[in-house]
Amino acid sequence: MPESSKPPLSLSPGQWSFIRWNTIGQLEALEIHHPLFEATLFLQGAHLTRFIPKSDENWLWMSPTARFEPGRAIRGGIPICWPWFGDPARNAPEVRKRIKTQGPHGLGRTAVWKLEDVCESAHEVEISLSLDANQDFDNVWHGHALALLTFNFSVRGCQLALTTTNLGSEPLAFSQALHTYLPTSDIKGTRILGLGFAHYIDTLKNWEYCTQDGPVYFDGETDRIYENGDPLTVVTPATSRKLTAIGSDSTVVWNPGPKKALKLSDFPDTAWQTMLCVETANAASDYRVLNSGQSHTLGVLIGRG
Ligand SMILES: O=P(O)(O)OC[C@H]1O[C@@H](O)[C@H](O)[C@@H](O)[C@@H]1O
Repeated sequence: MPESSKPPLSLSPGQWSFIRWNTIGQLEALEIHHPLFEATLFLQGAHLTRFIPKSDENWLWMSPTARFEPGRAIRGGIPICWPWFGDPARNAPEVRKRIKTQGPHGLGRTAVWKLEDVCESAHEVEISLSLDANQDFDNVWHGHALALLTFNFSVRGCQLALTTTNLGSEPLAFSQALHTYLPTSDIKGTRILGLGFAHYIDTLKNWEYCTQDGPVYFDGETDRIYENGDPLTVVTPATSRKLTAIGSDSTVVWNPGPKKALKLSDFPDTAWQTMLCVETANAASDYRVLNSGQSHTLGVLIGRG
């Protein structure tokens, strides 16, 4: 192989101390076994399904009935919704006009991302994946954008930074979310701090505008887009996690409740009692517009609360 076409040294598994390839179901994943933490990251969807600090449990909720198949969204972990969030029809006209499918949550959730870089040390592991959304995706979306997603794992927690660059010649409007599933031992004993007084869209009340009064509690199906990107604390009966966002002025809070749970794919009927989603987003009116060549980074650090 000529020197110039060799993959960078950092991408050669022989050079890795803490990372190995694995096939889970029908999908390829990177398994990280570091002395301080473990993690599992799928190339399909750039989907993180496990982050386990030493002597701890998975910080991410994973459906026990999740399936790992090409083209199928993985239920749990952190799906990447990009370059649109949610139902295309509920996006701003500028975002919507590029979408050619009715499928929710964007093409990035099931596309196979490319491994770009790996960096390991005694303290942390950093892995970058990219997705070039070009004419190959023309059947679902019109545009040309590059997504570069960097995961950083350390004792502080795990951090995701998703940078979108507009490679097209026209302005690019897009929405997105880092759709984090968190576990809880009891959804009714779970609350989110940091959204008091925030305005939100209640998608279950015909997208009515409401104002949050105190912590967010869960009492049945919940599906809201908060106009707020401030740091949040998610308190469950056993854990406390802090989510610190960058580049975000919107947060989606979701729990399907008992009825919607019955309709969800790869989701046990009673699983709504033991999970919640807190999604770091650029959703609803917080969609972003990039001129040609411009970039935007959306990120979240999930740490101890
Ligand atoms: O079933 P999906 O496509 O993974 O979506 C799950 C949920 O994702 C949330 O982000 C949305 O706010 C919900 O409306 C949606 O039901």
